[in-house]
Amino acid sequence: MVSEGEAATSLQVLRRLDTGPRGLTEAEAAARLAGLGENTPPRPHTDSWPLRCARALRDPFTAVLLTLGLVSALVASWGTAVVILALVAVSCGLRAAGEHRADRSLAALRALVAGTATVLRRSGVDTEPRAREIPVAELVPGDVVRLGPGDLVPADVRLLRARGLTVHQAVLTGESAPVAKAAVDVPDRSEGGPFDEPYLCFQGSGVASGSATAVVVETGERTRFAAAQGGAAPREASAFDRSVHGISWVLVRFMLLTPPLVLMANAALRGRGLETLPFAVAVAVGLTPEMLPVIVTTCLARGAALLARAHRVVVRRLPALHDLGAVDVLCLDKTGTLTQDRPVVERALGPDGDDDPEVLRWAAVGAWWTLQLAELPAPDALDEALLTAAGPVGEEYDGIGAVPFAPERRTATAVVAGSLGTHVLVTKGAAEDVLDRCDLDPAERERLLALAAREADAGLRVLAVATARVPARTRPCTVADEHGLAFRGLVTFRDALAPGAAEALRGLAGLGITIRILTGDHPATAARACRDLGLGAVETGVAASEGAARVDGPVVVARCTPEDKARIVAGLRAAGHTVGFLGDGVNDIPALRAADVGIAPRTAVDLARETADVVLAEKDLGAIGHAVTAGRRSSANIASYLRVTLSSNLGNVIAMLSAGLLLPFLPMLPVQVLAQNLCFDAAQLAFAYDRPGPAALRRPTVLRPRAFLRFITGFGVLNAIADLATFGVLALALRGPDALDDQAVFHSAWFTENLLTQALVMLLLRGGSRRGPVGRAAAALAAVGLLLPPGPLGAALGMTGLPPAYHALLAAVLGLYALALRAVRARHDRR
Ligand SMILES: Nc1ncnc2c1ncn2[C@@H]1O[C@H](COP(=O)(O)OP(=O)(O)OP(=O)(O)O)[C@@H](O)[C@H]1O
Ligand SMILES: [Mg+2]
Repeated sequence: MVSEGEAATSLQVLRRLDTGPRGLTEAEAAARLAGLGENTPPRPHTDSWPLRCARALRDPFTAVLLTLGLVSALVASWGTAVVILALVAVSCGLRAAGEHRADRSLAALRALVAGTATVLRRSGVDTEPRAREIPVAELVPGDVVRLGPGDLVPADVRLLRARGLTVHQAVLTGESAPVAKAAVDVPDRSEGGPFDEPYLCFQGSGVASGSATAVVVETGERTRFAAAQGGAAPREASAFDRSVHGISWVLVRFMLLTPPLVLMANAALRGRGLETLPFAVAVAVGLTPEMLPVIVTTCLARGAALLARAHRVVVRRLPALHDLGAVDVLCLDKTGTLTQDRPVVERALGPDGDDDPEVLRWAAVGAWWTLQLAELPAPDALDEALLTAAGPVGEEYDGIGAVPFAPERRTATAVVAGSLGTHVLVTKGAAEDVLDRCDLDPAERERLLALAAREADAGLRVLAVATARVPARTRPCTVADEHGLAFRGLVTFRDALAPGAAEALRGLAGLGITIRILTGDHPATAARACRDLGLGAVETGVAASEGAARVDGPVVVARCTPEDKARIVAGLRAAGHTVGFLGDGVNDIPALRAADVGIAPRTAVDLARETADVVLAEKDLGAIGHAVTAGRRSSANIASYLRVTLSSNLGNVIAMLSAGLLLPFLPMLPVQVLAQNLCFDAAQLAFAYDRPGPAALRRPTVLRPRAFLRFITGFGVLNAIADLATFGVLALALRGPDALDDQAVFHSAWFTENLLTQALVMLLLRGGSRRGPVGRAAAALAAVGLLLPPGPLGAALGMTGLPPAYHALLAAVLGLYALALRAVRARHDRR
């Protein structure tokens, strides 16, 4: 692990690692790789089965079930205890299996979106080093790597040279703002821990800005990141999960209250003692939606696996799927997301608007020397386009210094040696920002801004170029030197729209999602791109304008810095929206982090991919629509399960408790309550595989705990009334009050009625088609309700066949119940 030793000078560190600033030879690197193993972080602990199961046990319902099982065992009610334990085991097993399946189908795609590192290696001892990209896994201690904006730090490294380097190390320290790092040659030990050392960067952090050359100190399982695994602060739970959690806790309290209440009521009104405890426990178990964790995991895991297979979307954090389903505002970055980010130089024009090749040449000289002096691993897209268009330029000068591009500043500057002891500053960047640094009278400035805006209106990207001749000096060039420049002209670029972007945006709007575009580019370029994307004549604002962070604000917000993007996302969230952010660049990292769901295309920089919750492995924006639908489907299924289970469980419990107090005997034996519960659980697993109706997929899904609890109380009471009415009617219509004398008949009738009403509720409380898995499960449940009591298993459970007249009456009661359910449901939906 990185330790005291690294406080040595960089030369000492290089010597200790038996390497040099020119890197290792391929042969030496291969030998080290064989000896030390691959540079892969240890597999997350969650992969092991026992741990998966242990995690499943942490669920509140499981804990309550276990407590109830323990109580049953204490009063020697072994049957109950065994059934409860079996329930827990089945639920944990199903849940772990679901997660395992999802992991497997995602693993292959994860490898597809894995990162690479730029390393300096030599083919032989005497050959010049060559910078090349290798898989991160092949790095070894002693390798010299280059880091640029958006790169993930591939191992624990010591900086040899750095320029304007800032890194995000939130994964390690939880601190969200990027920290500055520098290559201190003779470090003095600072107060804080190793993460505060400016000359060390750690695996798991990412480069926010600047560039560096560094030597790899530790790889694989010996990195700090590996040591800190599990210690990182988890992301806050999604809104949907929070709602489910809130509802769960209300229920857990109910469940814990049920047994003592039943005991006390029975003791007070019926003079019964502790012998009712098994019944009380069974009733409490009956109230539990114990399959909830299984349904949640199965829905998420299935959704993620299907997305991976059908649309090549990687959901890196399963609960993010629910957030996707709830997203009502999606913010997108323009360049690289809606456009291809493969700009091609269109024209170079002088201040008068005429063609001027000199402008292109100066811009390319600037790009070349920034690239050389900042030791960037790769040029950014605009610089690359300049170098391609201008051909080999730059070498005719001596490079002196460089301030690489940063999105907050929107300029980049290189300094080259001029004639007779002078230096030439070459600054290029966004037109407004470059013009601000030029010596110009206001009228001329306005004219040039208009010239740039005219080019941007045509959908072109525009860079302004300016130079300054200054006396030669030795101190390094800084941002402060970018002033008093002479304006040279503009270079314009064409950047084609991403294929399918227009269609994808239309699809998202059709899903009820508001689209916002947050870009660092010129307002006119952005507005034109939106028009070409079919968004119509959209309102365009700049980040500084008021209302940029409101949902009814301008559709396009241009000239956003990375922080502006994050601020707007945070503002929308604070206003109660669930916000998704789709972006690909370094300037999107803070916003990806600030959003409820961060989404990155496969072509995004490593750091953006690592920050995102969802990665689109295919260059197809349409996949987002599919991902949103998958999220809504998953949430809708969970909500249906909860609605159906809770309202019918609550109804059963109320009916059973009231009947228990009215009757001279228990309305059902504990073992029958549990058997009935097992039947319910098995049937309701169907919700994990359901296809909800189109209505559930048309709008973002939200689950409001209050409204939800009102819903289940309403339908629960209705259910209880149906139960009690059945018995009132039966008792009167069949053999008068005597019918209640035969306990076995009563228990069987109650059992059948419960299973049939549950089946009815499954069909009627859930929107959408009656067919499919839920329809089949409801049919099976009804069949069990009718066939089990007269059979041998029924006899073993203390039940018996029912008189035929009962079935006729039951049919009538069920018909009435169905009508009532429909009526109440319709009223509820209208509200
Ligand atoms: N290499 C560069 N050198 C100089 N200026 C640049 C360079 N790259 C970008 N710029 C200028 O800085 C502006 C902001 O860039 P930034 O990367 O923040 O956003 P963007 O790429 O234009 O758009 P988006 O936010 O949609 O990705 C650009 O519009 C351009 O004018
Ligand atoms: Mg971008």
